Amino acid sequence: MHDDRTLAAERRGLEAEQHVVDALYARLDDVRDEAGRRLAGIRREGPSGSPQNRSERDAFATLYEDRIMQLDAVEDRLCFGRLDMSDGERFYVGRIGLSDADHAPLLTDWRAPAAQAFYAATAANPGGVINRRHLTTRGRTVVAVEDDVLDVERLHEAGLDEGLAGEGALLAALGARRTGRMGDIVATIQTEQDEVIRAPLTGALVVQGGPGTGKTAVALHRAAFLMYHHREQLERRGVLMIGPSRQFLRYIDHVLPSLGETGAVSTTLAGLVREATITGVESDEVAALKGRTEMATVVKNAVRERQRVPQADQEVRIDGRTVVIRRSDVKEAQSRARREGRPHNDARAAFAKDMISRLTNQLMEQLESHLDADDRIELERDVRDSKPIRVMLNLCWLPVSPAQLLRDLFSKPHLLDYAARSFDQAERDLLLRPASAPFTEADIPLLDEAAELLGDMPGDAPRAASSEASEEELDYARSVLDTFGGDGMVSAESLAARMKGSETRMSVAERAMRDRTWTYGHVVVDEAQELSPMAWRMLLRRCPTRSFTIVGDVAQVASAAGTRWWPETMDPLFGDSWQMRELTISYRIPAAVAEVAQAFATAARLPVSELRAARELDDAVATTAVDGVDALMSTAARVAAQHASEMADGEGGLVAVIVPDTMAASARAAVAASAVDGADVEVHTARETKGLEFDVAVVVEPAAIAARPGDLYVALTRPTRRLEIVHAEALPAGLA
Ligand SMILES: Nc1ncnc2c1ncn2[C@@H]1O[C@H](COP(=O)(O)OP(=O)(O)OP(=O)(O)O)[C@@H](O)[C@H]1O
Repeated sequence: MHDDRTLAAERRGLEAEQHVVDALYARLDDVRDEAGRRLAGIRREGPSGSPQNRSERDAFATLYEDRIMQLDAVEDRLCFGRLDMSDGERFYVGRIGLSDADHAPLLTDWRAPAAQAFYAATAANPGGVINRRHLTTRGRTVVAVEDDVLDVERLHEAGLDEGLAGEGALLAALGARRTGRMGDIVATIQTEQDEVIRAPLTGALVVQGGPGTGKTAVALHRAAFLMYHHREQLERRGVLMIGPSRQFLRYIDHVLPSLGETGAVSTTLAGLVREATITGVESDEVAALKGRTEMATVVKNAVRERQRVPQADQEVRIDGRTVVIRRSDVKEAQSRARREGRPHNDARAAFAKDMISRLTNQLMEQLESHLDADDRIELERDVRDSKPIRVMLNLCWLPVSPAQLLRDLFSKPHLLDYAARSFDQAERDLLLRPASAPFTEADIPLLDEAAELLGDMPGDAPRAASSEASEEELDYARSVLDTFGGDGMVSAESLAARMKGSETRMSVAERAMRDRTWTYGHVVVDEAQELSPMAWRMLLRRCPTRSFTIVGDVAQVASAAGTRWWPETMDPLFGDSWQMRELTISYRIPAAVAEVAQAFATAARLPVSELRAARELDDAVATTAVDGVDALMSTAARVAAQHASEMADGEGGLVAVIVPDTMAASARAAVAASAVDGADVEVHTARETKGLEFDVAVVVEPAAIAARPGDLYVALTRPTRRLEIVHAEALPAGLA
């Protein structure tokens, strides 16, 4: 109950916070203006001066541009918390750290050790905090404050108990309408999540949790946390974030910038493989087979098959003389070339050189003994230019692209018999497909494995030069900083990296994406239960230090080659250096939805985790049975349109119709037919909704989606407010 006095006190509290927030934004503006002025100054100087001067200026310009981008990205909800400590200290927590012109701290970065208490303190374990205050801002205006008192007596003693407020920052955040883009949770990170976010960088951390427990959110916040605490290391090597689909990446793409980080590479597995256009689909059986680790040997054998020895010695005429391409010479030259350990396409040059030398020797032996070095060079050139010899050398060591290697492997039975000899005939028959067949998801790790063994094709663009600055370059960058001053915005490492040639002036993200052999400082994998053992090999290659954050839910697995039990996948990859944490509270789904989803998952024997919902909502689940398939889509579309139009009249929100794969087209038609102006309804197959969320999810014909139980579990757990089930067939066990 509020009386007038407490209302007035609350208003004063709000006003006081508004002053603080105004000062913070003023400082943000100053810092941004200063960076803008410096950038303008550099640009005014134009492209004059020595190449070295220009290079320095370019490097500074990019760094100021990055800094301005970072400052722009933290504008929304710059400050969201305040901590009152028992020693009388008070500080504000926000997206980035800010200090005043005299370096006195104004705002503490949420990732700094001092801010941890904001997330970790509890009444039982206050850690020196007497009150934690959440600030809600809209634009630059403070619209609400909410106090979380951890030590009432101390608070009273300190005279801070006037104007306390409490609305439930978490519940307010959870109740917000969905926009189709993920928001950050930096203001309301919960203790079990905070422990994951701040776990050490080394080794692999697996985070298992049911739907909506914040795995994606936590993974992104952890990436931002690690980049802040291990800036030097991770700025140079970058952080790789792997998501399940482009749509998912769009959904999360502004979370990291809003947390003050712009340096991560977000992509899908397919995005890591240059040549892959994935349009094909294949059966679960084939996908499972292609995901097996033994496929690495199959690809290796296929590459080895390109190093052939002719059936018999071959004679070739050069300028009226005969040389013999001997099987024994070919074998020896191949062994030597292989011993160098270079990829197939690169090693071809060593093989060819060796063979040309052997054939030149044969010519020398046939000619007079007084021939000198110059004559030898000429003879060598004759051998190299001989067309029949070139053809023979190519046949013995054929350069090949990863895509061509796989096309041949899967379309030529004799090749499969040779390369996949450890598989049985039925398995090899499964792998066989026409040479013109498009690539599939399961081909991606195989293409990458092939690229690793083959290397670049002759004539490929050279790789990006090493990004690591040498000590000398670092020293130079430090001296440049000493002379010109970097205002703390620029580190010597990043300046040195940027001053290396034009190629390396690109951001780490750009350089990493251009270079297939780039190794990252840390890799974050979302929906990690979907990855096959071959896909894991692909990621491990990209992070030899094996520093991984792996988030997923084995109960949601859809891929036949995915993980159903973490130790089975992780032990072979990480040995003792992985650990698992569990998240157990769902911040997305209301309690009634969680109950329905868990009942289904248990009946379908999915390996579900413990799951409690953070919120109870009335009327969160509704089921509509219809007569016959014809009525199915029209009913689903009508139910969806009704919700969409109600929401369009209110605060807005997202409605999705989630259907079995075979019904996507008819669902789109039905939704278009019953569309209401200004009220959008999305149509997705269950698989497409992985990782996404909507205010209302209309799940159509669960029995058909449940052909893959993990898919239905995903579909049922997408809504933040209401689950509508529309069905003609009998409901699957657990839902009935
Ligand atoms: N501490 C929190 N405060 C506010 N919102 C949160 C918190 N944790 C999670 N959420 C919200 O809960 C929703 C679900 O989070 P997220 O998508 O990260 O879950 P998930 O575990 O990855 O789910 P799924 O397994 O279904 O992909 C998101 O809207 C997220 O912003």
